[in-house]
Amino acid sequence: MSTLLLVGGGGHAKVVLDIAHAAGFSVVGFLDPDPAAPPIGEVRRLGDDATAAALRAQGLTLAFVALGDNRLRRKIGERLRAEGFRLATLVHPSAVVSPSASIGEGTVIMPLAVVNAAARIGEYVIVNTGAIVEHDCVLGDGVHVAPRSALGGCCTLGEEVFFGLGACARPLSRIGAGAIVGAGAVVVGEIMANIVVVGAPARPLPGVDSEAVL
Ligand SMILES: CC(=O)SCCNC(=O)CCNC(=O)[C@H](O)C(C)(C)COP(=O)(O)OP(=O)(O)OC[C@H]1O[C@@H](n2cnc3c(N)ncnc32)[C@H](O)[C@@H]1OP(=O)(O)O
Repeated sequence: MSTLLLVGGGGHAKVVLDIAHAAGFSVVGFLDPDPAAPPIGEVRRLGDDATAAALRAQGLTLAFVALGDNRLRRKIGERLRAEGFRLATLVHPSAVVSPSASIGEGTVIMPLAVVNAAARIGEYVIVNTGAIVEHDCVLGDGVHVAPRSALGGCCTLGEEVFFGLGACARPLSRIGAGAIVGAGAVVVGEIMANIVVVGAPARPLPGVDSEAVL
């Protein structure tokens, strides 16, 4: 059984912990900046980010960043790699992943998600509960596709796109890096980078940019 260090002690980390256990990992503990962060089940806080180096020196080699913030997840993951950690790839046993799909390190595929043929999922991606990523989609590093969202075939999502709850995208849609697609939106065609879109068809939310929402 591989032993895993989690980074993050919030709601997303609780779900990731369940997935890690279901996928056969033993979780040694989690890191969180809040000294008062309560245990998650049996799993306790071991310290903050600075503790990672000491744990690496003690022989721990495998970590996973369980943070919902797309940018922070990548940033902390890269720091852990620089300290010598490898990052796990977590796939819940109930997820359906095509043998021809590829999934990067630091990525989690949550319960009941589907990743279909030839999809390419980058690093630090969250394919959340029940999301559907159809054939030939390409998801850049740090993307989050939220629960019950659906991407039709051959969609491309740039780095750190946030694709909201229940949103969907027509096949061949392209969404620029850093864009936020609101819950329930229907993407048709092309969405520019770093904007927030909502509705069906998805249109920019006036006066709101993605930096302001994050
Ligand atoms: C396990 C998990 O939970 S994973 C997390 C999943 N989370 C999500 O999917 C959340 C997705 N986020 C959203 O949909 C957000 O509402 C955003 C990013 C689109 C906009 O956020 P904010 O800028 O904070 O919007 P705010 O709540 O201030 O609303 C601004 C306006 O947009 C409207 N609006 C907000 N979200 C949506 C939406 N998804 N669809 C349509 N209209 C919307 C609001 O009604 C409001 O309209 P008004 O000005 O006429 O009153």
